[in-house]
Amino acid sequence: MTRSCHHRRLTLSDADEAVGECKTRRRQAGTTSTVNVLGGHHHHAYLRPAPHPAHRQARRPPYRHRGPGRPRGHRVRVDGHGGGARPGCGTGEDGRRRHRCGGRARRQHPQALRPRRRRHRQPQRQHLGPLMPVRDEEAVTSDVAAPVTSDVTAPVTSDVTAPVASDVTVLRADIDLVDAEIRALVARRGELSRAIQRARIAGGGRRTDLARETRVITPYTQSFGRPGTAIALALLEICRGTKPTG
Ligand SMILES: O=C(O)C(=O)C[C@]1(C(=O)O)C=C[C@@H](O)C=C1
Repeated sequence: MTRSCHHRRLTLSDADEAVGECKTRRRQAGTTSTVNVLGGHHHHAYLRPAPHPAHRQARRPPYRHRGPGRPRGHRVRVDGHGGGARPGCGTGEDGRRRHRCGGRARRQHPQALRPRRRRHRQPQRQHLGPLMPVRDEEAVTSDVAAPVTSDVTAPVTSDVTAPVASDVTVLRADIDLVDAEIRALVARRGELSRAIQRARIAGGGRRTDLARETRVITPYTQSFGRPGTAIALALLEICRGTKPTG
């Protein structure tokens, strides 16, 4: 059956007629319809089954119409979330409606390149109080000792063994001595290694001995793991060159 409202002819079945009338006509009649008329204007109304009342509440947040008078298609939520017309929405100079809230109209908008607002806020860093001050020994990046400061505001920690800056200076001096000894030992080792290589070559043998190298590497690996293996390989390279064979 075909019914007409003051704007458009709506073709409805007899069964739908009672609930599918034009939105304006329903309002005028003061009746309650179970038909959803969507689109903001009944020119574009269509029919679909009414949601369960409980779902209706969840699906439809509280809206109020922006501005006085009859709504023009843009609604804002009274709870302040979402919705609402952007600047530029409305009727243009050519009389055509401009909707710049999203979709195609958004892409046509000069500000369309601006990324949409994130739907979910990024988790913010919890306020954990002021950052811990960097300890003096961590701040020192050169061999020049940092000036000793007494930060009375530094929090007292349970790390009672943490050395003070003056201790660090002394300990680093010791490390420098150890490193020098290591370098001297490596140099000494190289001399011994090259002597062996020369003797082996002089005796008609090969310069290197891979089985021996394995036995050299193993204790380093056992002591220090993968870095120990790397140390041994570095030592061998220093002592016999980059070629493990020859
Ligand atoms: O022990 C040897 O036979 C060496 O020649 C010394 C050494 C080493 O530097 O440890 C060097 C080369 C060999 O391939 C194996 C080990």
